[in-house]
Amino acid sequence: MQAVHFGAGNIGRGFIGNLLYQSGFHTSFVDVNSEVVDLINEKQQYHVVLADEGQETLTIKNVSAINSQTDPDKVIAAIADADIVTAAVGPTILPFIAGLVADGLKKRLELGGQALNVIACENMIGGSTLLKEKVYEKLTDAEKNAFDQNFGFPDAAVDRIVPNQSNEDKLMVMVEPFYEWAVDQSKIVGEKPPVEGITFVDDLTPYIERKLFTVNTGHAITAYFGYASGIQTIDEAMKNAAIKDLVEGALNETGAVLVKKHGFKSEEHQKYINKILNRFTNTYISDEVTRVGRSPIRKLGPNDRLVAPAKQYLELIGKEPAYLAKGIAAALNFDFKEDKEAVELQQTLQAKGLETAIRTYTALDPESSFGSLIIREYQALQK
Ligand SMILES: NC(=O)C1=CN([C@@H]2O[C@H](COP(=O)(O)OP(=O)(O)OC[C@H]3O[C@@H](n4cnc5c(N)ncnc54)[C@H](O)[C@@H]3O)[C@@H](O)[C@H]2O)C=CC1
Ligand SMILES: O=P(O)(O)OC[C@H]1O[C@](O)(CO)[C@@H](O)[C@@H]1O
Repeated sequence: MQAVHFGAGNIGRGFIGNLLYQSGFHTSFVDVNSEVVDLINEKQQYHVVLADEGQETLTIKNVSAINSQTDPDKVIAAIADADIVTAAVGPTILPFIAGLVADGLKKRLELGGQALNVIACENMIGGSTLLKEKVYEKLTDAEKNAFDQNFGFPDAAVDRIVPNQSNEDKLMVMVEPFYEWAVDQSKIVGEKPPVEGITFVDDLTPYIERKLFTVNTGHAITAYFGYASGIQTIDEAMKNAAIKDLVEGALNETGAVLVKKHGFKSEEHQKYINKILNRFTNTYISDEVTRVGRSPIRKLGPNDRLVAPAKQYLELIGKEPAYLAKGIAAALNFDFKEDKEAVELQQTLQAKGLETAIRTYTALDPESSFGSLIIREYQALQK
C-alpha cells in the first residue's frame, strides 16, 4: 500500500509516518526542505523515540521523499498511485499544497484510479474541509462532480506532542508515547483507509473540540504565561503554581462548555483534563514555550483554541470566561522576535492600538463587556 504524506516535519515523521509504517504502507513524504528530503532518500528509514522511562526506539522503514519544489511531477504521479494522502504542514500552508493535490487527483482520474481519501492532520477545526475548498478552487464544475464521486476529504483530530528536535541524527524524532487520531467516517469515499490507530467516528465535532479546547487551549495558555515569566519549557511552566492555576482555570471554563455542549460526563471530562495536564509535565520532553505559542495570530483566530471556547462559554454558560480572557491577553502580549506572526501582532499593537488588534485578530468587539475584560487583563500584564 502506498501513502503520500505532505510535511516530513515533527508530526509527519513522529506520528503519521510512524502509524502508516506500522499499518504496512510505504510512505512518500512530500516536503520543501531539501535537507530532510535528501536524508530520507539516503537512509530510507528513521527512528522515533518514545519519550518516557523506557525510551523505546522504533525504526520506521519503507519511506522515501519528494521535493515538491523541484519534482512536482513525481508528487502528481505518487498521488495518482496512492492508497491514502495525508498532510501535516500547518493550517496556513494548506492552500499552498492544494495545487499539487488537485493535479495529482486529476491525473488519478485520467488513469482510472480508485477512490481516495485525503486527510489533513492539523490543529484546527475543518482542516481537510479547508484543503478541499482550496483544491476545488482549481477545478471546473465537471471536475468537481468527478471529484465528489471519487475523493473524500474527511476531517481529523490528531493528538501527540512532538516538540522541536535538536538531535544529532536529523531524522530522529522524540515523541510522547500517547497518541490519538480520530477521523470523520461520514466523509470517507470508498473503503476506510486501513491505518491502525485511526478511530473512525460518525461525528468529529466532540472529538476535535475536546482536543483543541483542552490540549491546545491548555498548552497555549501555559506557553504564553510561561513566556511572560521568562520560562523556557512547558514542563517548567507547569511547575509554576500561578501558571498551573491559570491553566486549570481556563480548562474548567472550556470543560464547562464541552460538558454542556457535547454531553461529556463531568467526572470523565475531569479525568481527561488531568491526563492532559499530566502530559504537559513530561520531563522526558523538552518542549519550548515559543514552539507551543508559535503563530499567535492563528491561535487568536475566532475559530481557534482561545477565542472559540470563550465565545461558546459566553453563549452557553452565560458568564464571562475570566481565565480565557487572561489567556487571550497573554497571547496578545507574546512578543517573541523570531516568530513572524508575533512580530506582526506587536507591530499592529504599536501602530494601531489594542482595540484594533483585538477586532482584527479575534473578531471580538473590543467595546463589548468581554472585550473590555481582555483589555483590562492585557493592561494588567503591562504593569
Ligand atoms: N508537533 C505536534 O506535536 C503536532 C502538530 N500538529 C499539527 O501538525 C502540523 C505540522 O506541525 P509540525 O509537524 O509540528 O510542524 P513542522 O514545522 O515540524 O513540520 C511541517 C513540515 O511541513 C513542511 N512544509 C512547509 N511547506 C510545505 C509545502 N508547501 N509542501 C510540503 N511540505 C511543506 C516543512 O518543511 C516541515 O517539514 C501543524 O498543523 C500542527 O498544528 C498536530 C498535532 C501535534
Ligand atoms: O501546532 P500548533 O497549532 O502551532 O500548536 C502547538 C500545539 O500543537 C501540539 O504540538 C500538538 O497538539 C501541541 O503541542 C500544541 O498545543
